[in-house]
Amino acid sequence: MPQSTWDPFDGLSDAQVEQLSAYESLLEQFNRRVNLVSPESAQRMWNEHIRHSLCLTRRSFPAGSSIVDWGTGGGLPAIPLAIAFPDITVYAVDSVGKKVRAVRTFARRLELENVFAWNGRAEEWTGSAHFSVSRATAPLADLWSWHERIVAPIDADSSDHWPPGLICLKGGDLSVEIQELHHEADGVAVVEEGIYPLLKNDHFREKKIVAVTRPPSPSGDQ
Ligand SMILES: C[S@@+](CC[C@H](N)C(=O)[O-])C[C@H]1O[C@@H](n2cnc3c(N)ncnc32)[C@H](O)[C@@H]1O
Repeated sequence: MPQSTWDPFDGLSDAQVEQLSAYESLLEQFNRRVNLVSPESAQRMWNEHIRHSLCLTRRSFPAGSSIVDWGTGGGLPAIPLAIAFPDITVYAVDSVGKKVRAVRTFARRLELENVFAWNGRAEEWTGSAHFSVSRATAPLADLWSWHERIVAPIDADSSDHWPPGLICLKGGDLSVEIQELHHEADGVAVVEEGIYPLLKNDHFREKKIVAVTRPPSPSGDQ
């Protein structure tokens, strides 16, 4: 297998890797009772779920900012991101109560004070956040409409940071989804980055990071 040029674990401290390892154990343990990830992929939890979620650390979120994870399931990517970025606030939203209860338990056991899990439909969440993230939950047009309803403005002008918007993990051919997004949300910009060229791991051949933003209008109106 060719060498990877980047690995999301490289930038983490030993304590953060230990926390992720404790999260992996909890996910495995709870997955026997609650369907948090598919049983087949549970064997490969570290690579397919945790490393994949950590691909969203390709860039950072500004200290003090907040992100909402739509359809968090067992806390993916919410919990890995909360561990990687202890100075942001992470809201984890899911419509299935037992998954949200599991995420609350994970946050408590991992002593993560920056994770808040909420049970209900994304369309009804009453909070707000600077960024949205998501993995394997809904088409881009839905995710974007959820994001625009709750977004709080932020200045994030450093190229080290994600541009304010929706940053999600997707797989396969996205052309129809992107077309539908443009149809629903005129003027948004979509940037796709393949994960395989970064990680050189076969599991990620079809996987992408997709960033959706709304560039400021030339007149300065939002
Ligand atoms: C395929 S799972 C992915 C879970 C997690 N993001 C992951 O990558 O493992 C999709 C999750 O989205 C949740 N979901 C789907 N539609 C939703 C909605 N409208 N509001 C809240 N949660 C939703 C489901 O309950 C489910 O837990």
